[in-house]
This record gives sequence, structure tokens and C-alpha cells, in this order.
Amino acid sequence: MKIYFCGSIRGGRDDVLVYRRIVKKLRSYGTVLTVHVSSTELTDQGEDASTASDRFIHDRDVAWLQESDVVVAEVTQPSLGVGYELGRAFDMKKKILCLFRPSSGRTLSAMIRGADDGNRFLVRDYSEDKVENILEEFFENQKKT
Ligand SMILES: O=c1[nH]c(=O)n([C@H]2C[C@H](O)[C@@H](COP(=O)(O)O)O2)cc1CO
Repeated sequence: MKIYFCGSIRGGRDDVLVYRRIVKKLRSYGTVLTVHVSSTELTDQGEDASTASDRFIHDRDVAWLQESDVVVAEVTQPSLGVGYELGRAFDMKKKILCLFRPSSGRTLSAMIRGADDGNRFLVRDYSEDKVENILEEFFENQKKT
């Protein structure tokens, strides 16, 4: 299974340790195409502009989205890129799981929470200590569909 993980980069890297935890678990289900999103070396400047132009990043990521079977997004830290990826993935009819931590004190965008259709696009509130359980439940259900 190919998994596309979305997390904030230029939107801010405050949650990178949560991304690491999620990606570690995701790797037990398949190939994570976007492991770099969870790298503690990656700053809010994004990937090195000298090796990867914005167009390169965009086109590569859209191709990876196309290739993916499942999209998992940590959406607590607002990110334009993650919002864009989710919109594109929705149009591509991908299976999508969005993960939000209410303990952040933020309120998730209506354009994400309101997109939950109980089927292809799911939004789950979680606390960090339960994130593996939420992922287990999601991937168990994938086997049934
Ligand atoms: O350097 C990058 N590499 C990259 O893969 N992305 C993709 C993957 C992330 O899920 C998403 C983050 O978007 P943003 O940078 O707007 O927070 O965009 C985004 C950037 C920088 O915008």
C-alpha cells in the first residue's frame, strides 16, 4: 500500500514530533511516499530551494498523490499546502483520513471538518497518546472495503 502523509512545512513545524510518530506507525502499513514531511531536519523554509524548486515540489507531490492508495493528513497546524493536497486528493477520489488535536485550542477549518462524508473523507479528533489506535482502526477498516 502506498501512503501519502500530509503535514505542515511552511505553515510551521511545531508538530513535527507528532508527524514522526504518525509516520512511524504508517510505515507498518505500507510505503510512505512523503517521509521527508516528518524529518526534524526540515525547517519551515521547506526543502532546499537549490535542489528542489517549488514547481518541482508541487509536480512531484501531485504525482505522488495520484500514485497513493490512502492519504493521511495531520491538520492541527494550519497549512495552505496541506489544504491544497486534501482538495486535490478529494477530487482524485482517494481515501482520506484527517487527524486533528483539539487540545491545541484551535478550531479546525469548516472546509476540512465539513468535508467529512463518513466514507472516503474522514476527520478524527485525537489525543497524541491515542494516535496509533486511531490509525489501527482506520487501516483495519480499509481491509474490509
Ligand atoms: O518543501 C516542501 N515539500 C513538500 O513536500 N511540501 C508539501 C508536503 C506537505 O504535506 C505540504 C506542506 O505545505 P506547506 O509548506 O504549505 O505547509 O506540502 C511542501 C513544501 C514547502 O511548501
